[in-house]
Amino acid sequence: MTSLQVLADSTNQHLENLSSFYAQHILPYVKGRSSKTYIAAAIAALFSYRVYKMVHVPKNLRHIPAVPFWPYMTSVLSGEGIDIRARKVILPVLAKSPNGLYLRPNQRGWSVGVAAPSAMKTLFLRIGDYPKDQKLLRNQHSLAFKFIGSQNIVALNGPVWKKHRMIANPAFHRSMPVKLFGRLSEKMMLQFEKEGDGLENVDVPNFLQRFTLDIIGLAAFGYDFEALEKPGNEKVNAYEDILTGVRNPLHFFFPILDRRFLWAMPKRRELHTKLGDMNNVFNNIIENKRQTLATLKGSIEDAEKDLLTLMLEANEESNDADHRLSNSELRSDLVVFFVAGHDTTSNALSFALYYLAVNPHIQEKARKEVIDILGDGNDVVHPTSTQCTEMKYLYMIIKETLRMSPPAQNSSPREGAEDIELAGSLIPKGTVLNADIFVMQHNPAIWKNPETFYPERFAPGAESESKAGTGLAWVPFGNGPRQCIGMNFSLAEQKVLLSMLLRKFTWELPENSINKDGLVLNGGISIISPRDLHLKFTPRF
Ligand code: HEM
Repeated sequence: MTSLQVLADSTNQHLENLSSFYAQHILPYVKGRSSKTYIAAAIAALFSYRVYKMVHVPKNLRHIPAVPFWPYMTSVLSGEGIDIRARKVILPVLAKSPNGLYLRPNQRGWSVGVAAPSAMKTLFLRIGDYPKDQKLLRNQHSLAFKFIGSQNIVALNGPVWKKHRMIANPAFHRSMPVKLFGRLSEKMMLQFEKEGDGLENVDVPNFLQRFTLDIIGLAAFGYDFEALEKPGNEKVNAYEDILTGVRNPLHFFFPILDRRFLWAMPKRRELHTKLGDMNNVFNNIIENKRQTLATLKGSIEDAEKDLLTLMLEANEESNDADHRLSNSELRSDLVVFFVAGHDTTSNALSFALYYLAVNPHIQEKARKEVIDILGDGNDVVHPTSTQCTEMKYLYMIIKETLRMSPPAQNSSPREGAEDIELAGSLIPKGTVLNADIFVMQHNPAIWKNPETFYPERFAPGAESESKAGTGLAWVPFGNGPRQCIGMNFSLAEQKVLLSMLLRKFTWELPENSINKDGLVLNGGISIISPRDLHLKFTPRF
């Protein structure tokens, strides 16, 4: 059956359901009334039908336990953190699931949340059976589509995705730009003292957002956002506003707002204009770089090359034109690196600083390791790649942070390619599935005392390794062929900054912190971030 036929069939089905709903529930009330009443009734019917479709679990999925619709949606739309939603709404349902699968609402009905190591492994490794769901990116009017397009490394499947990955892989497998990480870490530490209340009350997520944005801009294509030195400048604000707009849960659940109701939302319209301007900036950078590369061929040192330069080189080296990326594909990939690499790493770092603040003995143990490797003294030291590899305990801290607070709470959605069995449950063709990273990593049936921050569970031979045979229980970067391409980049960035901070400062929560009785998370359905995390730093020299 062609996809056109499938679409026609499903449209017919919807129309049939809609007309029978209309005849049964609406028509009896409007017979003999004015045409306005008919129109209002038709709109009411359409709306009620959509709500009905969203609320009711379809028959072919009823064998999988579902979260209660209204409590789940209330939690999402009220901005509650995923930790609260997981505890109140999801984990109780999951406790009744025999295989770690559960249902939750999404934009187009219901999707399967995958939250057990064995099913997780299948989902991540069998990319042919569970390709990325591309429907969300077909809405050409949405801000997300205009920002990252559909031809990018995260969204694509099959041979076209492979082409993108092959061009990008070499750029991420060379040695990491640790000098850049060290330089910007030092800049950020100096900036701590210059702003607001100085070291007494540092707005940690704000600094880290600026730090990781400057890094990804420079590392990706030599573009300096100047976020650390000139906070709130136009370039930074435009980027942040667009990203917030893309992730707005209301627009995520109701994409029709961008498609049909933009005229009624001047602020949203403004975002679309800002996005157009930013896309032009990125396009110009790519074109200029292509031309510079042609003139300077061979004269740029490898260590100084940014990701775009390395991707352009890989493009050039490919003999087959079908294996090269166009300017617009390159732009989409670079924007993806921004979106996927900036907030994720900055939140991972904020969380690590929080866990170290509330666990002073762990902070002290990490500091000892860092000083053993980098030496003590009154000067700022930038770690090398080799020294980063030696920081074993710091790595355990980073892993435990990413277990407790994985910045990407879900994988991107997959779609069952055929009717298929996953962990003993039938998944009908076309069903949307998500790896529920946060929930699995907090499930007491999988991790011992999951709410306790305990880096030692990642020591050789300890709890984490003992799970190897059961599937994938730790997946903050995903796994399999589509594992995060920027994982090592982010880990190196985290190790450089954390080790430099540990050497230079000790830190704790200020007395009045809202996080005193436990970490408070912002709401949202994609990236998790801490709310109002301020820290008090004390210099060691
Ligand atoms: C703590 C930091 C990060 C976290 C937690 C994270 C998380 C993830 C996860 C969970 C996936 C898999 C998504 C899926 O299978 O659906 C992923 C994929 C990806 N990430 Fe990251 N990421 C981080 C940093 C970065 C950085 C620094 C970059 C780039 C500079 C990056 C670029 C990508 C790309 C391009 C993919 C898609 C790979 C593909 O499909 O082939 N990420 N990331």
